[in-house]
Amino acid sequence: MDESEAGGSGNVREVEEESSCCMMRFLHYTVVPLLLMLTTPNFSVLLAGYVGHYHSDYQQALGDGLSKFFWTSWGAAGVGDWETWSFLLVFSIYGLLSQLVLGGEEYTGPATKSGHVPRYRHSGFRYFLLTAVIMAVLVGSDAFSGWYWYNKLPRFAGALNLYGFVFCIFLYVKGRLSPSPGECGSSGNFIFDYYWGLELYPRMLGNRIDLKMATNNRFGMMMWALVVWVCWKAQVEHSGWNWAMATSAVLQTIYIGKFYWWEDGYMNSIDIIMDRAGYYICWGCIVFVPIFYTSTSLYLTERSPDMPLWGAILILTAGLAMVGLNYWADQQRREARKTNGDCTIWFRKPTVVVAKYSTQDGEAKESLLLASGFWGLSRHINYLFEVLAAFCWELPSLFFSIIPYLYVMFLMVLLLHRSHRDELKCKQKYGKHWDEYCRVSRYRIVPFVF
Ligand SMILES: NC(=O)C1=CN([C@@H]2O[C@H](COP(=O)(O)OP(=O)(O)OC[C@H]3O[C@@H](n4cnc5c(N)ncnc54)[C@H](OP(=O)(O)O)[C@@H]3O)[C@@H](O)[C@H]2O)C=CC1
Ligand SMILES: CC(C)CCC[C@@H](C)[C@H]1CC[C@H]2C3=CC=C4C[C@@H](O)CC[C@]4(C)[C@H]3CC[C@]12C
Repeated sequence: MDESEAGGSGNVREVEEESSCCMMRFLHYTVVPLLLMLTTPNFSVLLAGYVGHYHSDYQQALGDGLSKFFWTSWGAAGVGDWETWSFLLVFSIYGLLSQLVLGGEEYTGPATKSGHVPRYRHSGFRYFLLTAVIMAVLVGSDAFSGWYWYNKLPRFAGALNLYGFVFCIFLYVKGRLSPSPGECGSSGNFIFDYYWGLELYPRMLGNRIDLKMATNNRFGMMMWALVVWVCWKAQVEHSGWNWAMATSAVLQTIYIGKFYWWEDGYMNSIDIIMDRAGYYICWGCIVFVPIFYTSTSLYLTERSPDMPLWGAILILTAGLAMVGLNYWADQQRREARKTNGDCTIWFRKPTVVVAKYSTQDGEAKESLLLASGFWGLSRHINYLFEVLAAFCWELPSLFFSIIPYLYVMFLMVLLLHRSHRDELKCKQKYGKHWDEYCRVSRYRIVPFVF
């Protein structure tokens, strides 16, 4: 009797566990990706409509109700127009060509589980400088109307959405039919595969064009800069010189310049070595970065508050310090690894944890975890400076609207989730060595707080 009861309740528990596990899988692989893929395009189009069509006036935008705002924004976006498509075509080809012709020293990313080592060239900063010069000449000339292009924002959002959608279909088909070397695999669920991607290192033209570098570095990040510069010009044409806009634009430009200077660091980061090429990363960089990451500049174009020069200098100094600290923290960790701990960090020999791990095929390896300097203060200190830098280029908007602060709010959630993912990955990879590092560096992101 007892036995059968125990057996019975055991079965019930097993069935319950299995069905809750099924629910979790369904949520993770289907519901969450679907929700994100339904909401993010709408969000980008509504934001572009709010700014470009309603001129950041919420009374006008929402006066006739949410439904009118929704359909008007989609109507204004459409599928783009011939000017936005021509620009996207030229800009994409320019970005692809930059990987072929700008040269640069070769460097490698980490080996995948199957032993594939991705190779890149140091051409990011050259690409940034070249584009900045071309754009300075173009945007700076009287013939270029920033206001005209700023008013095309809704059309631009429509074209980008279609472009991003088609590009992700292409990535999916390519992953299925002709995967590049490196990791590639399907979860068996089309929705998740489209969202997350199949290939880790998709390449084209006989390995010469890296598609993640094309979407993230050459397209998304540079488009971020272009939108900021066009908005800056449009604002000056519309209401004359303004320190709030200038401060925000200069800080974002320096941040983007830093990204290109550190491009080899980025090619070793989570986006590249863990996240596959799908909707999340590639649609994100094609649509979300140019429209959402630029929301402060979009808002400031018609809503720049007056700001005294001293205010601009103060915010600029704080913002520069945050971008510098973010770079310095990332650099400290790289330096410790490059020199195998034989370097000076904050005037001292660094404290390091020699973290042993084994690869998929059982090979024993080790990595250095820096446990002093910035990395002794918290385990994701770079995220703290990242958030503070973003806050600095948003601060010139003052506090009249939530729109310019949407990015920093999103960033906090993104980085919190990312720190969680990264901690799981490191714990799994290094086991007790990661625990040892956590004992020395006790806080996750904010020293002495969290
Ligand atoms: N604006 C935005 O939207 C975002 C910006 N960023 C920025 O991008 C940059 C890269 O960030 P991200 O890719 O998230 O992560 P990180 O560059 O911080 O990389 C995390 C990896 O670094 C290694 N590592 C962790 N701790 C140590 C240590 N103490 N010493 C040495 N190596 C360590 C581990 O990899 P290993 O396996 O090699 O040990 C870990 O998986 C940051 O500057 C961040 O602020 C990031 C996300 C979003
Ligand atoms: C639901 C999705 C649409 C969300 C898309 C998110 C992506 C757009 C972003 C996810 C991670 C982001 C980045 C990571 C690290 C970076 C380095 C930094 O120095 C510059 C910014 C960035 C490239 C950044 C860009 C957007 C993401 C890929």
